[in-house]
Amino acid sequence: MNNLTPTREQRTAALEGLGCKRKRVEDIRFTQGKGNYVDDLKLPGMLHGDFVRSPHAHARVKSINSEEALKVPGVLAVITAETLKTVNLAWMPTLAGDVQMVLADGKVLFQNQEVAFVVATDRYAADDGINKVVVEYEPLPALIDPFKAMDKDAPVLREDLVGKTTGAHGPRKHHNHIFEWTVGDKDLTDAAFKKADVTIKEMISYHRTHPSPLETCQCVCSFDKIRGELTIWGTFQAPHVIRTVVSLIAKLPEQKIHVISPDIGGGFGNKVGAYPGYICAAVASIVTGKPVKWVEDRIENLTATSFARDYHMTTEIAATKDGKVTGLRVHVLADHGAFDACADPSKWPAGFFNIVTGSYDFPTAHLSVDGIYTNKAPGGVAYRCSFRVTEAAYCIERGMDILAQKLGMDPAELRLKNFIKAEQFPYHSALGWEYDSGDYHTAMMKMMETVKYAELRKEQAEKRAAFKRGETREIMGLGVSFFTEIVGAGPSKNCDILGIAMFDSCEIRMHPTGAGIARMGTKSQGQGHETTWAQIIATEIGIPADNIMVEEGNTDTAPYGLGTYGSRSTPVAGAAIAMAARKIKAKAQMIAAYRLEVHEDDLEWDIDGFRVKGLPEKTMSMKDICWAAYNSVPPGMEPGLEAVSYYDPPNMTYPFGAYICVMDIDVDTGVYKVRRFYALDDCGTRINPMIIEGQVHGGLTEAFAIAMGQEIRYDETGNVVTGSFMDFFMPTAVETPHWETDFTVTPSPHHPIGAKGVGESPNVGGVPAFSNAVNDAFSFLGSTHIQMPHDYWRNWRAAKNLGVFAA
Ligand code: PCD
Ligand SMILES: [Cu+]
Repeated sequence: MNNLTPTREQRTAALEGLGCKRKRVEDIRFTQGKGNYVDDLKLPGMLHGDFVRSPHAHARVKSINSEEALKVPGVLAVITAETLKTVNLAWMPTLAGDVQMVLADGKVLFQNQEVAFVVATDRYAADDGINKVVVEYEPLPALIDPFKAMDKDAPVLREDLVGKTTGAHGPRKHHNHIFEWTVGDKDLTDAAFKKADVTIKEMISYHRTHPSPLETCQCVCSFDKIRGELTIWGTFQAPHVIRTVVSLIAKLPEQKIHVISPDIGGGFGNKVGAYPGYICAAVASIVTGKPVKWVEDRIENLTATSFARDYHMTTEIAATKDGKVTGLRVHVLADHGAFDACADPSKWPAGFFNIVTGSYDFPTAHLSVDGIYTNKAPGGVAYRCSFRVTEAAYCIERGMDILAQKLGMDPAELRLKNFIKAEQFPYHSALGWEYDSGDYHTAMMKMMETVKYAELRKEQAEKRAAFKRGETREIMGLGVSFFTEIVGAGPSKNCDILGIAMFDSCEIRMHPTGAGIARMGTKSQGQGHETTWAQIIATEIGIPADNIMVEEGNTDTAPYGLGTYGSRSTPVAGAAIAMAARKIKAKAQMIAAYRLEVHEDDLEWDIDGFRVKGLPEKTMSMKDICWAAYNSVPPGMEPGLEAVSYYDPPNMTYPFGAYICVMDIDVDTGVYKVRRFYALDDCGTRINPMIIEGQVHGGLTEAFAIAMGQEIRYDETGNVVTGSFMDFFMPTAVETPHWETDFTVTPSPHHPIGAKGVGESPNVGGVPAFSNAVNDAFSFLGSTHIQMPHDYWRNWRAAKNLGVFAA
């Protein structure tokens, strides 16, 4: 071999395929300010719409007077529920099977609810118009405390539902009740509790928060009257679903709707749902015949489009005296706000919360969830967790720590004792899931050895003794968290959105010169799909990733897919990509056999092409096969080289991880310091380790934000008191701790390349690690559970309540 012939290693490296830390191709435009976001779009004659919003959390709308607003220079129209009724769009269906007002119809049910839509020649005129719209309200008592929602005398929020005793998910028990969802074996679980040596019971709340992506929700709608076509550019995580929903509710033929998601500045679940702004901009464009832009501001984003969490979880664990868990019982009070607009697969009113048995071998469990209405914003979204998984992980990981405390056992040791063992996979959980693969002990041991867990516990014991002797005012906490995620929604047998199965898709088209374009039903919001999807194709078909262009987000060109959220892109679309590539490869093999004049079975794959078995010099590269596909295919074969795959996954994937947070808290000020944070993730086969690391950094930062301060809080009259970044904790580089990342690799047995999702994992595992660290720090003073978020003030108050300031 001369030195001009590349080695096998060089040929492999040239592909930048699976496992390569390939630089993100999208960053070339992002880092130079050349991204193309919705707000960059400026169409000729484009108008701007903005909302009149309710200052009240609950009020009757007596009248809306637009007369003065219409006199404001530039204001062209004021749309109200009455206008929308003429086109039957005053209310819209939600993903959760409820209905939601697009604009206030008779009453308002949460602060900043959309009341009227002012359309003007520019944003300033629209805002001036808003100030001139006169709305007469008659305030009603607001229902804010979820625990009072089902009181006998609780105010009736949803007058449209009066007398309806069943909802989308079964019977309703009360006028503010949405659904009750139960899973598991109640009798067996009750019996386990009766027999238990030790039980714990704690009300664990996961407070309301918000994903607040850098770019808020927005769209531009343009209706072409002549063609009868509607084009919508928007910040959609699921563009195809938006097209179908618009077609169904606006009664426009689906082929005449073009939905385009351009570059998106972060989604985090916020951009899954359908919001009144989209409907109003579309209607305004149809009415005016001009393109209409709607862009949320920060306060609107935080207070009106969606929320996350707000789960109040009464958690009970039964165990033997030596620490073997024997039963889990959880009741959740789920505060869904004014309309049930939670973004979950349709059959799952509380998402996949039944993953709450976590990483532990619970012989039996029982779960019940009551969903309720309150005077708060609707639209429960995942916020970096697949459908209520972060709530479930927080519930069980806090629960295990509380149990360890009661048993006087080390929390890590309790976990090791109860883990599902490697040989138990595929594992059937007591609440109905089939975990595909895992090796929890190995991951946990690696974490404990890397951070020298035993030494940390020793140091903590010494510090506690010193604290008790009055020698220090600092306490130390070790927050252990071991999570199991469930991502990849999902198998058509249990996942659909409004009846559409949750498959995903990929289409690959190879061009004659050995380059190609690939399109998917997913949509990157920053995750780096343009980079990673090409890596999968590179390894599968031996074409350098640089020669594959990845395009997502245009419903006219991309095959139908259910979009990007719930870390489903890698498990579902990632599989479709590999399958489409394999179809390309199969055709390529026939072409190569024909050209090399051998039988197909005499060929074997070798990095970037086929070679004849036993004759290594007789080869045909994939690049050459691409050319041949356009001029000399075997007789009877169609020319060209393209393939499409729609992939219905046989199961979810179950990533997992072992995290630990080491924290020091000054009891006199409540100020905490994250001394160390170590995160080991197992997401099966790793496509791009650098992107994974970035995903983990981002997810941990969001977990840190949520656990340590971020909150959407209402006062008793229903005012949002954390409605801007002045009050809503958004960590910057200054507050964010240093992250140490690590991994193990346990491939998914059913995924074509063995990959599981990872984007959400750090949030799911991170929140309990932080909260357990705070709780662990205070536990020796006699507390069992302190509610999140753990900001300085709450830490100080916890210290005070535990009597450390007693003179
Ligand atoms: N094994 C593996 C896995 C994964 N990967 C990578 O990583 C990423 C991610 O992935 P996933 O996990 O599959 O996911 P997706 O689906 O793609 O995405 C989603 C997610 O993602 C995350 N991340 C992120 N990033 C950014 N930058 N931005 C954003 O926004 C975001 N978001 C967030 C969220 S929230 Mo939800 O929506 O709540 O449900 S869900 C979510 C991509 O790129 C991929 O490729 C790799 O490499 N490997
Ligand atoms: Cu979630």
